[in-house]
Amino acid sequence: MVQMKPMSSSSYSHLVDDIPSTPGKFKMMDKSPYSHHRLFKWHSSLTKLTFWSFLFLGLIFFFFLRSPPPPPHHSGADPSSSSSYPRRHLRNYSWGGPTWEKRVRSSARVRSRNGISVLVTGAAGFVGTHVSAALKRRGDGVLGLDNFNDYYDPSLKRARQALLERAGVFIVEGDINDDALLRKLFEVVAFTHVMHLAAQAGVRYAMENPSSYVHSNIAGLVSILEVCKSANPQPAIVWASSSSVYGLNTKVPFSEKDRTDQPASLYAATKKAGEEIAHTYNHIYGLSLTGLRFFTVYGPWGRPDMAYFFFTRDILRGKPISIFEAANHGTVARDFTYIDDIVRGCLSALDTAEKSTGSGGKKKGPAQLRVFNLGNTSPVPVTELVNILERLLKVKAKRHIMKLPRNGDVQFTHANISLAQRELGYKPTTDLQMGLKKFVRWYQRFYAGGKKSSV
Ligand SMILES: O=C(O)[C@H]1O[C@H](OP(=O)(O)OP(=O)(O)OC[C@H]2O[C@@H](n3ccc(=O)[nH]c3=O)[C@H](O)[C@@H]2O)[C@H](O)[C@@H](O)[C@H]1O
Repeated sequence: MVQMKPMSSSSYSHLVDDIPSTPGKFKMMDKSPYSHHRLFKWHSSLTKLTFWSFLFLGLIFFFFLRSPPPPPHHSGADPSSSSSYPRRHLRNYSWGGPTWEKRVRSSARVRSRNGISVLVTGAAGFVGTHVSAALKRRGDGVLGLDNFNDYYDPSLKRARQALLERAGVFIVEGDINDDALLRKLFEVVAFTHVMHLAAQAGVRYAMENPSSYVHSNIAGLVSILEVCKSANPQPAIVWASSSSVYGLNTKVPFSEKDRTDQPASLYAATKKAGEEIAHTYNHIYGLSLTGLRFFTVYGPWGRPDMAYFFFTRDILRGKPISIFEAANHGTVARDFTYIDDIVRGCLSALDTAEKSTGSGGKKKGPAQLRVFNLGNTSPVPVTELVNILERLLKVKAKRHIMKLPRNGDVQFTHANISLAQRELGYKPTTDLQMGLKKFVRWYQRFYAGGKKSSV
């Protein structure tokens, strides 16, 4: 399949300029279009045109039938051949009715003293599942919301859903862009907090399906904030931003005060836009908003589109893996952060969130607006990640070193977490070696043992 590259207006004008002003032999010289000779020429040209059009259409049809179907989901295939990634299904969801409302209420019911009632969007996602389970464990009310899209293997999302169901968390199937559904949820439950984790993730996939980033990370965020601002009482909102907002920033470690105006991917740009949108809703409506900049989160029940996950799969299958390196053999590194540390950061952000100050869409006073780095503070080269996986899996990787593609990746990330340490008591405790050990143990059990495992 050939992907048409979008053209800038300057490249369009270049093409227009290239069309000759006198189109050669097709130029009409004859002043009388009704002459016999002219009519005959016109007729024979029309026949030729029809013939070539049919041939052309036939060829397109032939190649269409021959082209292989796209893979069922995106799971970390070679990014250079990524034009075959599928477009996501847009589905209709059914919701509502007395039984449904009863489930919603029961799942969101607070069962501990001073507990909170949280709507978790993206609850069948990696971070969403862990956060929902942790909240439920301590007696908070939790209602999940997820659209179960097929960006990556939906059966993994279903397995996470089953896990949460056993823990007493109901996940409503629906889209964050469905305003009527969101309004209904707030009608049924007076949520004190929203943990907004639903998003289109992945930095490289943004080149393949840009609109899904706008749909989920911008329109979806606005739709969540709209319902929150109108709710009475307004909930406090904690949401997932990303380390990718630092983009081409070279000052390390990345601090919340550093510039974030040079995103390297559309994903990063949509997360940065989210931070600005958060500012607006805080300013106008008094919504309490906390953005968390996650640094390459990994661990059990993780995302198959992330490198540590598909490296594990491919090493075990004896397939080559592509390891990126920067110019002049420069090291590519990430501040890999273990899921349990991230969950502690999320819960602490919820617990320290102040109340929103508005009601029914009207601001009553200034409200809290925060942004925190949640990283590990110790970047590890991707080559070292592979060394650790080789030792844990007891299999040598077939390494294929390649130049860092210019499709959204940055060379390194490194979090300064002193603000989160001070305000949230955030202190990561799991290093990459230990975290990958836990991931590999889960992976082997999950994929060998009938997809049952615990968080
Ligand atoms: O912190 C974030 O906010 C983001 O973190 C994550 O992005 P990244 O840090 O790019 O993770 P990931 O793709 O696992 O690549 C890891 C490393 O492997 C390298 N990499 C990758 C692929 C490959 O084939 N080869 C390779 O060397 C690659 O160059 C990189 O150095 C989330 O996916 C994203 O949704 C967002 O949350």
